[in-house]
Amino acid sequence: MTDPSYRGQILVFTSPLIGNYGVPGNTAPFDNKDVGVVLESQNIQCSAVVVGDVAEKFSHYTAVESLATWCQRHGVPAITGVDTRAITRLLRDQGTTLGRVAIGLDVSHPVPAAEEFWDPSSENLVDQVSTKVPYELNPSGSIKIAVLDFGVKANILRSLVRRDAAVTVLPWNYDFNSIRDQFDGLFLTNGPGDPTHCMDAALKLRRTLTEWDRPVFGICMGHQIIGMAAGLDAYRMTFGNRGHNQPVLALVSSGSIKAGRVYVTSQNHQYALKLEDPFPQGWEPFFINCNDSSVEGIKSTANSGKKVWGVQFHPESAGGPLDTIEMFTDFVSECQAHKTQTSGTFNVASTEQPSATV
Ligand SMILES: NC(=O)CC[C@H](N)C(=O)O
Repeated sequence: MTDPSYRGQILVFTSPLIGNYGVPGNTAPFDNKDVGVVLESQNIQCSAVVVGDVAEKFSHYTAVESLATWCQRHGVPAITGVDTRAITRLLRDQGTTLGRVAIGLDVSHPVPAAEEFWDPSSENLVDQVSTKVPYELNPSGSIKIAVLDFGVKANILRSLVRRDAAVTVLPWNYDFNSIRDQFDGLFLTNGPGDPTHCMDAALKLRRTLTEWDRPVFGICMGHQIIGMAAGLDAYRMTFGNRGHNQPVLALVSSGSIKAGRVYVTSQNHQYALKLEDPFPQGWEPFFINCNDSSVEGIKSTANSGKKVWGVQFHPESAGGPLDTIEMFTDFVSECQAHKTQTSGTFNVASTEQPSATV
């Protein structure tokens, strides 16, 4: 609910009983281990929540309030006593659908005509959630990474600072090319909505990728922006990939990733890059989804002279499996390696253990 990629969406939980553990306080230290929040951002980002049965009594040692109180405090409508299985079957058959939350039959508010529903994908939602001003985390870190913020999940920032990166978070449309030589690597984050609203960022990135040879890594929306910069098209899927059990097959070995292995991943996306044959020169597919064969990752080819990766899934999970968490170590190591081509030594220590891969 606090993942900014859910901005504008009504979330229907398929798990029938929600709220048993309550909600933790959302303040964490702002240092080289954490980024100021416990959850994925400061606010509830989705527009509304639909649950089968809400737990009014909650119990967890970190909980400070109930799901209902939390929603009320943030002004986010939440409805319980709904047949969420019926809604799930409808969504499973017709794909993601515009909706509204209403209670009972209200003759003063008749069911709106199809064209009267607000379509969140018509707006640039990234502009609503991206930071307005640059800020720094862990400034004494051993390498400098710029993060273009399309709606960053806190665990992406944690995953970078825990690997001793100094992180500078920039607004999504920041003119990175004017400051790029201060950095050892560039990261592009997840974010809400239709990636074509961010074509401006993709065009700026195209210039970066042509003129700059340092490592670049993107997740979800960031991966789609890298793909558009490479010349691939993004399209809206009928059935987005969501949940914590999405299997992806690695097509190429790179860093901690081994070709031929299936990794279980956390996902939340409605758009994807088109699988084109041939792929743009200098690029190759990296991962493919085992359920629907959609593109799950792209990378620069070994002989392109570049170190650029994008993945549609979330290696940082939160929540979900940590099968691909070491992709952050791979990225930070490549940034270190680039930096030490001119001076010094490096050592990247990871603090997380991946779960077993299938
Ligand atoms: N989690 C994300 O970054 C989502 C990316 C994009 N907004 C999509 O829905 O495909």
